[in-house]
Amino acid sequence: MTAQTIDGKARAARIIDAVKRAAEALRHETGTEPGLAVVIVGEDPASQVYVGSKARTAKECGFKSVKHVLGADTTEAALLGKIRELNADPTIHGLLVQLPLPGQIDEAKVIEAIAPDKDVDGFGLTNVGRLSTGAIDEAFVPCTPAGAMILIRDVVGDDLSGKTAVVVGRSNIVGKPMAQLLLAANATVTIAHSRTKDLPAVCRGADILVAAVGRPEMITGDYVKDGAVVIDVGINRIAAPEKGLSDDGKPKTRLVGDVAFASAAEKAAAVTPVPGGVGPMTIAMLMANTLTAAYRAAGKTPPGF
Ligand SMILES: Nc1nc(=O)c2c([nH]1)NC[C@@H]1CN(c3ccc(C(=O)N[C@@H](CCC(=O)O)C(=O)O)cc3)C=[N+]21
Repeated sequence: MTAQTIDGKARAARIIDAVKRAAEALRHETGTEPGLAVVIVGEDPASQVYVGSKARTAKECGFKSVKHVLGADTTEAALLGKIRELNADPTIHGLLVQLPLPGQIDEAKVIEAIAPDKDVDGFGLTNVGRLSTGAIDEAFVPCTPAGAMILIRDVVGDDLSGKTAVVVGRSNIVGKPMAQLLLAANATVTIAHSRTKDLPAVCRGADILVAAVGRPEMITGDYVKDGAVVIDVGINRIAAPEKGLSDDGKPKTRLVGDVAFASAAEKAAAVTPVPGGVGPMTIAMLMANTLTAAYRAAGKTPPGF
């Protein structure tokens, strides 16, 4: 089988368009302009790129967008102070702190400091609890699994009854919430990870395979059942000497996922590419979550996505 390439970029553009129209409607009806604040600690170049693209997309949606860059040596107390300030700011509806944080700062403490009704990343205990207890409509669902789930629904349908799903990876940001979403859609779900025995065999049982391992191109065709839907959550920047050297004299780089695309595509019915798959959906869902936060703050029922 030669797989369909799932176009996450085009799907994300449609969501962003719908968010933009809903933001206009909200502003027209209530005068509320959705506001997103992104806090970044330190100058990690990859984080800078993501934060820049979040800010750009927020503006495209007609949101107020603010970015707070704090030095790499910022104390935990200073960051918590900034979060309290943004929690209290009525023009900010969505607030996220870019992860990872430098070692002197306790990430769990920072995540818990974000007001649950502004926690558009969905990482705080209130939103994790809502998702895990089936109150999904009230939860902010983490953006990457939420975006991956839309791609899965587009290809497989809304009801995954009778389907098996394997999620490779057990992070709080992707693996666990992804498994909850699949379970809520009635799939039979396995969470596999680095200690799983015979991972390829476990993965070959999956009608829906979600790779979130953080190992470049690890999931080859040997892990894929014929006709499976494969969702690649990995974003890995690897050296690409074939592209020559960049200005600093080091080899140029390219982005690859956790899935070896060509090899997986020989077996799968559909695969997401990297770039252009789940990544753009992550940003689109951040916009959708921020819009939802603004609707709720204005006492309005948010549109669904
Ligand atoms: N609190 C927090 N929330 C996050 O949502 C969060 C975070 N921290 N830390 C870092 C990761 C990473 N992340 C990505 C978002 C979009 C793309 C994306 O759009 N990728 C493009 C390619 C981008 C490129 O070319 O570099 C694509 O896959 O097509 C990738 C990665 C959000 N993250």
